[in-house]
Amino acid sequence: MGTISIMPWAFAISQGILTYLFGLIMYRVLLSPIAAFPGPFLARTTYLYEFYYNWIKCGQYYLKIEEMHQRYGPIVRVTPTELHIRDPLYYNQLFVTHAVRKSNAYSRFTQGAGFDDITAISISHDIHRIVRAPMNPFFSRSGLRRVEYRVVERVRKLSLRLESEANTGNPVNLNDAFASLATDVASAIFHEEPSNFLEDEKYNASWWEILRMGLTTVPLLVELPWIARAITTPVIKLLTERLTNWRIWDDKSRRQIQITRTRPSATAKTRSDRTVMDSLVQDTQATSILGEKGFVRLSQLIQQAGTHNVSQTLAIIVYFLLRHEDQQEALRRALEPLFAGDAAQAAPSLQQMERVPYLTACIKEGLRLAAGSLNRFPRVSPDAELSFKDWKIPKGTAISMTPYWIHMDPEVFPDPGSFNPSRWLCKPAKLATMHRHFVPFSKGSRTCLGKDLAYMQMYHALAQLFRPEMPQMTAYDTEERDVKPVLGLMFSLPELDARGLRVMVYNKTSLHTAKLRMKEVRPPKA
Ligand code: HEM
Repeated sequence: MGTISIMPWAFAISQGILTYLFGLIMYRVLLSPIAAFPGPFLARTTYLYEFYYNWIKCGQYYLKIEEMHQRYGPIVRVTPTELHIRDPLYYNQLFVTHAVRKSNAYSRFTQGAGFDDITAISISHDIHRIVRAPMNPFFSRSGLRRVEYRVVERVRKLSLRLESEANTGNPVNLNDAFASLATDVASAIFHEEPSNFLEDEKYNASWWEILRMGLTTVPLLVELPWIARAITTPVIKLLTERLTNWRIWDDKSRRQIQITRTRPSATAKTRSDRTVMDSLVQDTQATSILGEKGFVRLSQLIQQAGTHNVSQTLAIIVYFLLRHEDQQEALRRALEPLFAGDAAQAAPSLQQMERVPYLTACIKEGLRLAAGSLNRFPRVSPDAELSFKDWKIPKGTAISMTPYWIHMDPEVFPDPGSFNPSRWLCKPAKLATMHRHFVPFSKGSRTCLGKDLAYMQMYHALAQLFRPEMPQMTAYDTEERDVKPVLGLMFSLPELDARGLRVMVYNKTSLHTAKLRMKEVRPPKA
């Protein structure tokens, strides 16, 4: 009897769901403001298409999108609400500054990931501008010069640790070491009591693993229906609160806010140990928008944004330099004058290092290979319609582009998958073209806040690791697949079973013998 009485209800509910789905599909195909744009039926009608490639197949939607472009042309509808453009020359028209037009972020990209409310600092152009303004001077080149010593101290700590590893026979995971460096640097500009990840025996290996695995769940959270998200979000919140490193960072930020608040604002501006929190907390507009809770989460976001990219880029550069002795030697020779005579033990300044063309070339080549995000970056123009070729794109539409394909253009970067720093030592006209196709930090009003800090860390780290007196390294049981990103998630990652760049450190005298003995080192792939 019970079954019979439920039947009409079940029938009515399923009819209702089917009618809703039919209506939704019809709307997306025929009535949506972007209905006329080309793309596969599934991509135009459901987000599950992206979900399949990004979650089930783990970060592979960027490859599918490329296939779509081969079939449908340079503009493709990749989800019901998003267009993707494949035309490097359009990059500067999409990623623009405040002076050109407003650019909102696209909330779908991080919804459910725990940073929804402060996606890319803020979804809204106007709020983003207010919150970013007090931080800009701190992260500018001149602002960073005042805190360069904090970067130098941390890089020195790393190089001393590596020196102490010489001839011990213990491999060091440089991905983990660089991630620890980047976190300590970020903490040193946020906290007067900064973190000391570089002292951890294993460079916090398990912590980085947790974060990497966390990245793979983002597509699931983004796609989950709201009921499922309502269940998982508190669980994730609970987990992150239990994650010690996460909590320690948040506690440090909270303490720093209290310290900064009780300090007279006049002294805050001139202190030598000034932190980013001083800039934020003293700003009344930013304070009224974010408040203490928002500042803590923002500092967490900035730390996460900085750590992964710096570590991955440095690891790629070092990996290829260790694989190509000629390039490694070229770098060492280029660095020699910086460390000659009295300067042997000193750290050169950023300006001195920027004048070493081969060092700059190595960094750019690493950024091109490692930081050309495989995932797309979206922008939403809230007020103005945009044009692309003959197309008119309605205001409010999410439009994305993928840096990876711009960095991999063989017309601009011949043999684009290879690490070739010398390609950057070319004639000015060619260099200008390459720079137009070089977008590791994105552009416009939402360009990377930490770009100059990232360069500062990379210059100092590479100069120290390849200075003449530094013990030398050899790659240990590491292949290209251990370091090279192939998964286009929120950040790009190598395969999930990649082990990172492991190195052995040797004093110069024992290096030659060690190289002969290093049977376990696999040859580079052709
Ligand atoms: C090699 C290193 C780095 C690379 C390749 C990189 C890349 C990027 C890119 C491409 C974006 C823009 C995303 C978009 O267009 O939506 C971005 C944003 C951002 N990055 Fe970086 N980044 C690096 C290092 C850092 C560091 C060291 C920090 C700070 C400690 C940092 C903080 C940020 C922040 C806060 C944003 C959001 C900016 C905004 O929305 O206004 N990044 N980064």
